[in-house]
Amino acid sequence: MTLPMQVPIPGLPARVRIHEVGPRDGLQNEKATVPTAVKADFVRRLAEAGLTTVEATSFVHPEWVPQLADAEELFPQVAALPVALPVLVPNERGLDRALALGARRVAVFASATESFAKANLNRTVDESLAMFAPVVARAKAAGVHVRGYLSMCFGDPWEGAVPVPRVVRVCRALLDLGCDELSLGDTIGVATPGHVTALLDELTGQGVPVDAVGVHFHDTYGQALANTLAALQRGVTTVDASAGGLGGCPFAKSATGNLATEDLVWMLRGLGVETGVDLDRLVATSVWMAAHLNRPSPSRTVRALSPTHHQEQ
Ligand SMILES: CC(C)(COP(=O)([O-])OP(=O)([O-])OC[C@H]1O[C@@H](n2cnc3c(N)ncnc32)[C@H](O)[C@@H]1OP(=O)([O-])[O-])[C@@H](O)C(=O)NCCC(=O)NCCSC(=O)C[C@@](C)(O)CC(=O)[O-]
Repeated sequence: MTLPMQVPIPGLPARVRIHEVGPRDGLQNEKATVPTAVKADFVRRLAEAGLTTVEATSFVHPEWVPQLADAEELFPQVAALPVALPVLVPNERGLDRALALGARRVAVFASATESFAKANLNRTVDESLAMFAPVVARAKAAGVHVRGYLSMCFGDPWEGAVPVPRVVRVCRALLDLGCDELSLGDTIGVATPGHVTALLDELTGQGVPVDAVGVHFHDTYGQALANTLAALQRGVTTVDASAGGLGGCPFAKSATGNLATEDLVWMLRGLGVETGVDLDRLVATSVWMAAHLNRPSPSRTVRALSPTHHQEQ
C-alpha cells in the first residue's frame, strides 16, 4: 500500500486516540435499514483494524432514529470485543436500556443552540441539561464513563454563527454535571481553523483541561482535516471520525458526512502521529461497507487506495 512520507510538525501530540463513530453517526442517517448482523460485523472489522473506541449505537427513541432501533439486538453481539464501545443515551430511559446490557461508556448529547436542542431532543438547552443530570449522576455512580457531546459549536443551520461564549457555557455545564470528556461538534461542517483555535483557547483559558476535550468535525466544506490540525496544534488528542466518511445528523439541515477515518489516519501517519490503526484493513472495511450501502465512499483516501472501488459500486 502507498503510504505518505513521515514529516512531523514540531509540537504535535505523539499519539491520537480516534473515537470511531461510523456504526452510530455514520449509519444513523441511512434510510435503508442495515441488517443488525452487518452492523455487528462493521464494529468487529473496525476493532480488528486497530480502532480502540468504536461508538456502537444509540439508545434513543426508536421512532426518532429508526436505523438504530436494533440497539438491544446489536449491543450483545459486539459487547465482548476488546475495545471501548460507547453508546448514546439521551435520558434515563436510554441509560436503563444501556446499563441493562452492560454498557460501560455512555454519551449524552447537548446543543449550543436552542433550535437544534428542540429539533434533536424536543427540549430547550437548559431542559436538556436537566434531562442529562440524573443520567450522568447515575452513570458515574455505576462507574460508567460519560462523554458529553456538544453540537452546533460553530454554526447552526437556523441561527447562523454561534458565539464562542455560548458554546463555553454549555461545555462548562456538561463538565459540572460530571461528564468525563467533551466532544465539540461541528455538526454542519462550517468551522474553519481560526474558529477552532479561538474556541479551544477560550475553553482552556477558562481552566478546561485539553485532555478532556475531543473534536468532532463534519466535512461539508472540506475543512475537517484543517480543523483537526488546528485542534492538534492546541494539544487535542481525541479526534472523532467515521470510517469511509459516512454520516450526518437526521435533525440538522445540511449536515453531511463526518471526517473520514481513513483521511485522518493518512494525515496523522504523514505527521508521524501514532494511531494504532491499520489503514489497509480500514480501507477494506469501508469498501466492504460501501458495497452494503450500494454507493461509493466519499473518503478521498479510500478512493485513492482502492482505485476500482467506484467501478465496483
Ligand atoms: C430525547 C427524546 C427521547 C425526547 O423525545 P420526546 O418525544 O420528548 O420523549 P418523551 O421524554 O416525551 O417520552 C415519550 C415516549 O418515548 C419513550 N422514550 C423516551 N426516551 C426513550 C429512549 N431513550 N428509548 C426508548 N423510548 C424512549 C418514553 O418512554 C415515552 O414513552 P410512553 O411513556 O409515551 O410510552 C428524543 O428526542 C430522542 O430520542 N432524540 C434522539 C435524537 C438523536 O438520536 N439524534 C442523533 C444523535 S445527536 C448527533 O448526531 C450529533 C452528534 C452527537 O453526532 C455530534 C454532532 O455532530 O454535532
